[in-house]
Amino acid sequence: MGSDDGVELREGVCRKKLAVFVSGGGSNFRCIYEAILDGRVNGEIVVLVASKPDCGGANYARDKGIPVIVFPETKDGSEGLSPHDLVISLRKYKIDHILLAGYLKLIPAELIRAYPRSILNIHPSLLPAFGGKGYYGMKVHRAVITSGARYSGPTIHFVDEHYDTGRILAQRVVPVLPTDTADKLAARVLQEEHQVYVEVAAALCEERIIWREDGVPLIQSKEDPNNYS
Ligand SMILES: Nc1nc2c(c(=O)[nH]1)N[C@@H](CN(C=O)c1ccc(C(=O)N[C@@H](CCC(=O)O)C(=O)O)cc1)CN2
Ligand SMILES: NCC(=O)N[C@@H]1O[C@H](COP(=O)([O-])[O-])[C@@H](O)[C@H]1O
Repeated sequence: MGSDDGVELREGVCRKKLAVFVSGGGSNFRCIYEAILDGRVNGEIVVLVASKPDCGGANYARDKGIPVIVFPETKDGSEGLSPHDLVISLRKYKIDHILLAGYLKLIPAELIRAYPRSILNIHPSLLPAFGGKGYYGMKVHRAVITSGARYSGPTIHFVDEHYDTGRILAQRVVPVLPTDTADKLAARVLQEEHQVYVEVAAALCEERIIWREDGVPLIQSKEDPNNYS
């Protein structure tokens, strides 16, 4: 057994405790949850953080018996935690890593300081293109199509104080077809999101993410430890 009653599934690496943040349906959250159940990800989603108390992701978590926290506080002040109380709560859950998955609120500096190099986000474009404030959900795909870009795809990056400016960890590329609507492009990108986020979560939980001397994070191949991407 590992420390903190962690479950050691692979020699020397305890099961990582994850917090996932959502604002909507939570399809990426559900894919990661299912990958944990079937053994592809050596982790445990111990808490779900939702910006909307009744979003699809929050209801899915409740159905699976995963505790749900609302952050930030709702406009009427009836629910939700302050940044300080969120950090305290995540510490109590002994969270190792935070995965943003369709989360649409700015993560405060207090949380970023508390979890250095431990917060990831998935964005539905090839950053740095089509990222930043105002670029989320279908807005991203509409902007890509309007731009005439021939390729798009998801980016997974570490989170810093600003929207979509953190260190890029992984990307996948899909074609943008001349006949594409935003909905068709969104579906093609989302299919890739589901695959790449599970691959990255697996690498994270197996401690296969390393930092190059210039600050670029790399993923060590599971099959060939001498190979990185
Ligand atoms: N500190 C950080 N917080 C968050 C990041 C990040 O990189 N650093 N990523 C976002 C996710 N995201 C893109 O991947 C993103 C989400 C939302 C917005 C945005 O413009 N939001 C609107 C509000 C939308 C709403 O409340 O419905 C806004 O701020 O005006 C841009 C990018 C998660 N947090
Ligand atoms: N800028 C953040 C952003 O646009 N995130 C995007 O929200 C969608 C819904 O995710 P979900 O189905 O996992 O809830 C996903 O496409 C994700 O990349």
